[in-house]
Amino acid sequence: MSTAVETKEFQTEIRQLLDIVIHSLYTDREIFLRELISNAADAMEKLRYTQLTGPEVKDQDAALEVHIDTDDNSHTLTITDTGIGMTKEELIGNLGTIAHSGSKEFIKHLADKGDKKDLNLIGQFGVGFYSAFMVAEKVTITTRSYHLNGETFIWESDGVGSYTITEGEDRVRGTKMVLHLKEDAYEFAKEETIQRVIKQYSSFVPYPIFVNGTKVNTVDALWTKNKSEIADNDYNEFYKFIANAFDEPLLRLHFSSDAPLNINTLLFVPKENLEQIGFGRTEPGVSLYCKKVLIQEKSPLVLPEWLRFLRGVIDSEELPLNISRETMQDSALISKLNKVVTSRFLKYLDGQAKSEPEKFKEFWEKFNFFIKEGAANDYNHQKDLIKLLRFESSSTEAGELVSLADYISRMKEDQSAIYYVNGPSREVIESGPYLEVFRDKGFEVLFTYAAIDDYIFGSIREYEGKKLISADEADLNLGETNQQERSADALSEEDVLALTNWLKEVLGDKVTDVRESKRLVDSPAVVFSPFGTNSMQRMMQLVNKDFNKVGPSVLEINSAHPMIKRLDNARRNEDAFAKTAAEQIFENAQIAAGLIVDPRNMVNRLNEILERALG
Ligand SMILES: Nc1ncnc2c1ncn2[C@@H]1O[C@H](COP(=O)(O)OP(=O)(O)OP(=O)(O)O)[C@@H](O)[C@H]1O
Repeated sequence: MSTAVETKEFQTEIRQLLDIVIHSLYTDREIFLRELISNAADAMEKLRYTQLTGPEVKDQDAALEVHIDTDDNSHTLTITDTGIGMTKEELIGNLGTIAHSGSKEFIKHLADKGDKKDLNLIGQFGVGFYSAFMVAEKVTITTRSYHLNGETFIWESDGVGSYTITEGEDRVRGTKMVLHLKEDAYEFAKEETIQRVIKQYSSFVPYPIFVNGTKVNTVDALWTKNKSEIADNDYNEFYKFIANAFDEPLLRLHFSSDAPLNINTLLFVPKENLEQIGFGRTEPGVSLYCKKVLIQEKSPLVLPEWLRFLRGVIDSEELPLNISRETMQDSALISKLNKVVTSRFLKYLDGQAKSEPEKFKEFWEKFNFFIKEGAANDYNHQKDLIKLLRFESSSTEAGELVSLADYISRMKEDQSAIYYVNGPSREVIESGPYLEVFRDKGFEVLFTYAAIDDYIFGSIREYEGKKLISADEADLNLGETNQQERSADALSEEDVLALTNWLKEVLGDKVTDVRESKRLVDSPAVVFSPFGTNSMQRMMQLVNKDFNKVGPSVLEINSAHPMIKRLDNARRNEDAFAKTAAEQIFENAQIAAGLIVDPRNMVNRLNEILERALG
């Protein structure tokens, strides 16, 4: 056995994280114990699963227990587990680097924020093992992996820039962590402190915990208990434990059923959506159990991907204990579980929307993207998901939301379809030309601010027998009576024909058609996409980076608008400026449609217009 000491540098992001942990995190620092106990429990869950399904493990009979020992004289705290342990490669990979790119970005973002760090967010994110350095000036880890022919390694660091790895004497399977406490954290070498902290944070660990050799009482699997026996506080503490959270959950669903499957489920919606805050893609957070035995931690299969924001537990007696991850993928039982729990959760959300609208609104504001992702892709649940969609509309105040059902309930008698329009914000939509005709007819229009909304509407096409129609569709037909009458002071039909023909010539391949509008009231002109809707065209511009020129549009002009009438005059007088004005009117309409136009041409043209206006 070589006893050579290898010194290794922490990855940059880990150094940044450690710097934050050591210098900025003071509140609730006792949570480090929860993090370490939870890691120990995870390691034992993994061992138990390996025992059930995998190869023979070292020390087959070693009991799965967490031992915590305090030493008030040497000011150390030791946490020992009999879990899977770590190989040398795992030590380096798990405790020296961060693989998840979202976490990397998040840490960088925090490190850049100087003193303005949102410490609550760090808590949400979970600093895991590194939280040990909130209280320890040095951490020594001795670990022996479960592989029969594995070795023992000792990892040591003061959490500053580097760590060492040395080979150690063979020992029992699992991991022992010794925390050499900082002077201001000596209290954690006292048994009473540890007892109190365990009681507060780790009552739900599914393994026995011993403090200085005496077993501490822990609570049995909460999800199998009767709802009436569980206090709110128990639920909240359980949530904090499984989700590594500091705060309480936003919503909770606890249900048991016997048919069609025997299921005990406890699901939580967190208070924050980390994806929304910019912390990469959320990993699934619901674990799969069979009679309280963990089958798959944070299972990616037991719920659809769009429910990845949920935290919790699904326990079903019907699952075979030794189901392997490969067979799980094809298991009819897993897909049935998935379907049943998803439907139940959606029903719960729909109920919440009715019984606690304010809370539902908070949920919607933070998590709507997940619901939309489901509505766009998950045909099994699309119908129920669409019920949950909420929008602002031309009939609501800013921030007030309506469902499709609300919309239908107040549709006008002569209205046959549901109308929506996409735009970056309420202000832009309201000041644009597309609402004019609807305002005139008193038809409500839903405002969709996300491209995915239009994608969903485009894919479902109708709701409750009513067609969903984008208000910026070129061939919008609001019925005979809904067309604008030609106004008395509009250009004559001959002039309109001459003007539109001239515009086609001037604008060339930028337009596929120019015609008189039957829907404009206040705006001089409006554009439509010949391919569907402007929002589709906008998306094409965003997705296709080379698509930096706007594709052709259909231009409609308001023949009663003073600006259009003056344009016609200028055209007839063969004023050279008419061409410049026509191009600008066209691009103004494209901008109102949210399309990106070439700014260089626009600036030159505007300068020309200004020069003329200023004389
Ligand atoms: N006691 C342990 N036994 C075996 N492996 C461990 C132990 N503690 C930590 N590890 C390994 O180190 C990794 C990193 O731990 P860390 O606590 O930083 O993050 P995590 O547990 O994966 O995530 P989080 O704490 O955010 O849930 C773990 O995923 C695990 O593989």
